[in-house]
Amino acid sequence: AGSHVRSTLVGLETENGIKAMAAHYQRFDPAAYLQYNYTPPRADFERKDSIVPWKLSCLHRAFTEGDINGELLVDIGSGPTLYQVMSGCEVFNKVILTDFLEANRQELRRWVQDEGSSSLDWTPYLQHVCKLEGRGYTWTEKAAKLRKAITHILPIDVHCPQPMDPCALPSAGADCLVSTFCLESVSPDLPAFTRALGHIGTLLRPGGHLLLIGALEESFYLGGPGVKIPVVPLNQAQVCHSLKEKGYTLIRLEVYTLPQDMRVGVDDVTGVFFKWAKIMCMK
Ligand SMILES: C[S@@+](CC[C@H](N)C(=O)[O-])C[C@H]1O[C@@H](n2cnc3c(N)ncnc32)[C@H](O)[C@@H]1O
Ligand SMILES: O=[N+]([O-])c1ccc2c(c1)CN[C@@H](CO)C2
Repeated sequence: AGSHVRSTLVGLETENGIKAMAAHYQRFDPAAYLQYNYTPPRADFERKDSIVPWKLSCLHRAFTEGDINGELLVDIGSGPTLYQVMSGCEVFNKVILTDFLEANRQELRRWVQDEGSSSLDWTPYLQHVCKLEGRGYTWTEKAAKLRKAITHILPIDVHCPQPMDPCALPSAGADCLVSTFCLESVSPDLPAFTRALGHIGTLLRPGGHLLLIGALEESFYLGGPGVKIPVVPLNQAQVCHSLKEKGYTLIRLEVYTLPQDMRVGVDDVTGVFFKWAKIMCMK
């Protein structure tokens, strides 16, 4: 039904681009992806200039310094990763993780249900976030809190006008969305990226917040050995313009530029943006 509705709303060329992107993702390898991006040097908690600690700091500060509050946080395009909700689970007592692939949802379920080892040891991440928060939690207490907060792990397709099952959401919508490296990595072009931004906006209540992390000027990344996935290269201005076009008001913007040794060949990303926005009206 989604693609039927979509093909009448967007051009055939874009529809083909979306289908081609879905075909790339059939070859996505969660364990390889985690190794490429979530181990040192990109995830080195001893290095001030490592990418993952920067991302965790942006999310921690947004969740603790601002007026973000409510019941439900939804993570759009979670993939096989959990770092992006480790701070949010202190503010929201319900967290919904989503992804397009069953393989990723399965990876997340394995961690949440504490069934054997997940592909990546999240302990250093939990320890780092505990240190940022200074609440005196042990990482095991933090892990228990996160497991308790995650109420659903659901399918999602940001190219559908209704990206996920609305029954999982309150009628007014979610209070907050987080989405990291998803929209630009799944969209064939800028119009599709902007439409996807609008689609996920419909999941938010008016006045709800969006915390968006993404790649700047990236044209591809490896979703597994030899699995080259195309990415729509974006600059800051394009992301800001798309947010504005879809009814978001920008609250905070931070940018990270990759040092040379963070460019490890798994993609051609040059920078990472963090954007904290509020949706005022649906457009
Ligand atoms: C680059 S990964 C990002 C994973 C994780 N959020 C992170 O920060 O590393 C992109 C994710 O988008 C998912 N995805 C692919 N097509 C999608 C679609 N049409 N709608 C939503 N998510 C999609 C993929 O399965 C993958 O998990
Ligand atoms: O350095 N990182 O923390 C990091 C994590 C995930 C991703 C990137 C960089 C760049 N590529 C995207 C996919 O387009 C995925």
